[in-house]
Amino acid sequence: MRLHRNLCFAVIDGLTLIFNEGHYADKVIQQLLKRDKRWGSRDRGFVAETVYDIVRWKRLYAEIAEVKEPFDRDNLWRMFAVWATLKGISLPDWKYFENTPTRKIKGRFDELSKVRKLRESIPDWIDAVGLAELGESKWTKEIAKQNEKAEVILRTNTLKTTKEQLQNILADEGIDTEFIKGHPSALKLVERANVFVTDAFKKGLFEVQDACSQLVAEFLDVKPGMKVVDSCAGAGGKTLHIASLMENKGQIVAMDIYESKLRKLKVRAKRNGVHNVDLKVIDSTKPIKKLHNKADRVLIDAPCSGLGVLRRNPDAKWKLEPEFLDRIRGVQQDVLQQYSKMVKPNGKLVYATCSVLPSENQNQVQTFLKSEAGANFELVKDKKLLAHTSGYDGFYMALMTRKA
Ligand SMILES: C[S@@+](CC[C@H](N)C(=O)[O-])C[C@H]1O[C@@H](n2cnc3c(N)ncnc32)[C@H](O)[C@@H]1O
Repeated sequence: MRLHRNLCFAVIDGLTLIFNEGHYADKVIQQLLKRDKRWGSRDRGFVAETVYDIVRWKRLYAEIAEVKEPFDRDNLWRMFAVWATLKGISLPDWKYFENTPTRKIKGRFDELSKVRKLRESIPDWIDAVGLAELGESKWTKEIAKQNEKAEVILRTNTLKTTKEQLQNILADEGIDTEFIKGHPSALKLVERANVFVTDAFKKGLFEVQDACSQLVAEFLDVKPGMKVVDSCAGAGGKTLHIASLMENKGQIVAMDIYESKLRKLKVRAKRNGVHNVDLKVIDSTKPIKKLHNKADRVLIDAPCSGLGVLRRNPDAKWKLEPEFLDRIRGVQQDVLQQYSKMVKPNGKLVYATCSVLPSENQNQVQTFLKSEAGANFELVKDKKLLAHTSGYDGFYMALMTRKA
């Protein structure tokens, strides 16, 4: 592979914003890709993947390059040189790469890779939490898997098409896909591609959604005609899936504390041809109280650490803080206590997270079931999906029923 100067500059500019100014990697990449209209899909792929790679391996590369935060541009070029050397890419004779110690880089990589938190490039505290909660063997495999690149997975919008039809339509647009066993609406891209520019996307024939994430709406066991509350709906990934499963019949109340997220849901619902969703901002306890004992199904897709989806958000490990994790565990128990009251007798409740930590998952459900609010509920089943066993994102989901 030959390195092109303007693409490498874009990478260094992006890393400056992410590492030194706290910008989100996905937003920075979106901006970078608009920089030069002449860039083809390979160029864009290079910029996006190199930025993500260096973000993912920040700690390891900084240790190898012997640089410390805040990184100046020279430091970032040294980390870039580490990335290129470990990939076997020969460095051009640019001034940034003068005196790059290629052999030393490989030697330090071998040496540092003996220590998990350096090899897997994670903060000490995340390594300690993962080890304490999952144990040595599971945590070692899980964090290694979480550092791999995620495939692009689509969920067919069955309101508009079938998985088979969508596969053919995408093939006509030059995108080959495969079915995934056990995931009835999923299509996996054979090769990475920008699916958002396809006609099929613009017509609302699919959404991008990880395979394990697609299991959550199915777990809720919805039927056409039901009243369903999606209490932490965000931009509506699961709401749209629920609407498909309900064949657009019945009512979905999609709630969130952020109006801005619900506005995005509205745009997506329109594209998807979904018209049974009412949006409700949770700005006090009132919207929840109004729905007490009213819903056939309630989904709590709770805010969490995101430690199951690091493959998609590698910068999350640098942004996450122990105080946030403590606070979010409190929010998780609070929403379970309060939002479960919306379930009517004989109705069902699903609590889900995209975390792999038991303290955010089964332990929260156990605490809830032992509490006064949870005394009316029974656990039917739960799924603890780890990335290294499922092959997809890490998720947790628990299905509970409210007694009559
Ligand atoms: C895991 S995300 C939801 C993802 C979304 N369900 C999807 O499938 O795309 C959790 C959501 O909970 C929202 N949230 C945080 N605290 C909340 C609360 N107390 N009540 C309701 N929603 C909350 C966040 O704004 C965020 O959108």
